Amino acid sequence: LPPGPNAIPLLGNLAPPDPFRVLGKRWADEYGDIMTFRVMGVPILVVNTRKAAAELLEKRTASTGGRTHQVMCDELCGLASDPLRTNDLSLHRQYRRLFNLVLGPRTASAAWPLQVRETRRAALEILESPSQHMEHLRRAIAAIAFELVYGLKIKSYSDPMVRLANLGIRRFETIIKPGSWIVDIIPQLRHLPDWFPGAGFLRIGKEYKADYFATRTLPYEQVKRELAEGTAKPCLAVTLIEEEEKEKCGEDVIKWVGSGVYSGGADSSAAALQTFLAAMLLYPSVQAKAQAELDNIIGREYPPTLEDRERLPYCTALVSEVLRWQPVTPVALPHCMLKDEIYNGYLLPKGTTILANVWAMTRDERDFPNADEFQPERWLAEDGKLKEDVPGRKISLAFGFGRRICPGYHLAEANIFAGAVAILWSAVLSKPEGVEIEWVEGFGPQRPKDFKLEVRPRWDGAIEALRASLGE
Ligand code: HEM
Repeated sequence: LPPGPNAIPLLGNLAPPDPFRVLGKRWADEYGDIMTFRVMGVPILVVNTRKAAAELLEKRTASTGGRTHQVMCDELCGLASDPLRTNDLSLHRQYRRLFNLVLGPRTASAAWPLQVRETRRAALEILESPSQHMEHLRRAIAAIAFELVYGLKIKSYSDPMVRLANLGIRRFETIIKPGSWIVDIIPQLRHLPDWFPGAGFLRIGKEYKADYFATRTLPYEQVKRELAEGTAKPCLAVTLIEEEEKEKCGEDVIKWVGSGVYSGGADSSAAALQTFLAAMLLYPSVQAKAQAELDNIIGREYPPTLEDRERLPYCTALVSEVLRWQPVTPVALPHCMLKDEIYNGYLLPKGTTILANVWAMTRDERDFPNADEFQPERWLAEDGKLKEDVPGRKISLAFGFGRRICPGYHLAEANIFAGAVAILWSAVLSKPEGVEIEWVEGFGPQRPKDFKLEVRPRWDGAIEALRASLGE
């Protein structure tokens, strides 16, 4: 394995590096393409550069496209068959086919009207009660996901189905963290009886497993009931159920794909929109340029739609920059070597966990000069059109690599674009004196900590125009 920063050769670091944003870049500068660090003595391969990611994670995806098996998460909490976790290659292929069927380049646009409606509503809510801007964005993303997948209209973020799904996401961050569960280090402990002193992880696993089951089953069963009664609305679950009838892929597969849209896409999309707000506060001149583009191209009568994206290169570049500047998942999701590979003279053994250092890739000055700065211009040519050759232009580095690349990236980019332009079109955002933007570090999505913002309508009548566009 390649060298790395192992202070104590045998035990190594006790936990993943935290804060990663400082260390991740330093590591890439010091060790180059690939390196190793250790958690509880277990080696983890870190892929630091885009070149190494292209070679290892993209070209050799058959060897590097696994997920590291974790007893707590996969066995005790029952997530081994989750699209994000599975190592069953034929099951994974089925998931990817179904995701592509409903959220691929030709189908994801069916969600645009819903995405536009809910993000406009969020813009309105932010204008009306700016102190809850984080919750408004999360509500919008939850409403999009639940209506898109199950045809369910979510009115509030405290809806019981949303709460259960959110609980699952919070718990996932804890059960996936390497080195946190003794049973991941000594797998035989899973055979202990659950009353055994110190075996609390067994009881936790049982409870989490039941809740995960309910999260993917309850809304699915509701759609099935509605289908039987003839009242089901068009939604991804209905399309997937029809596909199931043809292809016989099994109901469980459909349930996992359905729940994967929220579990994979909710926190991440909301985090990216929160990052967008933070960027607008920190870079008022970018905000003004985007608003000038909206005034020139769209005008003030109707807010923009997702069909307008092609006519709005500056706003499109702004979305690419949001994903690059503060990638939501700075180490993507850990991959696992499924076969031995030789790379640059090193033997990378089967079973090794791989972290893609997306953070360092997005900070690589060779690709992104002044990388710490939020500059949508880096995505634009002199004539104001989008450049095609900036790394991550087609698919952002923030969406990961190889056969594990995020299957929801069309939906995600549309969420961010729709949210960004609805807010920019209607509101002027500013940073109150003394407010600092700080970032949540850790194993979940990277996002700004809650912050205060000031907001006012861009012109008299902006609120009414937004309302009218919602038919209210
Ligand atoms: C800004 C929003 C999003 C970001 C930054 C993001 C990022 C990622 C990343 C980095 C991965 C792991 C890729 C890898 O292992 O190399 C991933 C996987 C995944 N994402 Fe997303 N994602 C977002 C939104 C979504 C949405 C909207 C969905 C809805 C379908 C989704 C569903 C998934 C699923 C199911 C996986 C697991 C894929 C697999 O293991 O094969 N994500 N995402």
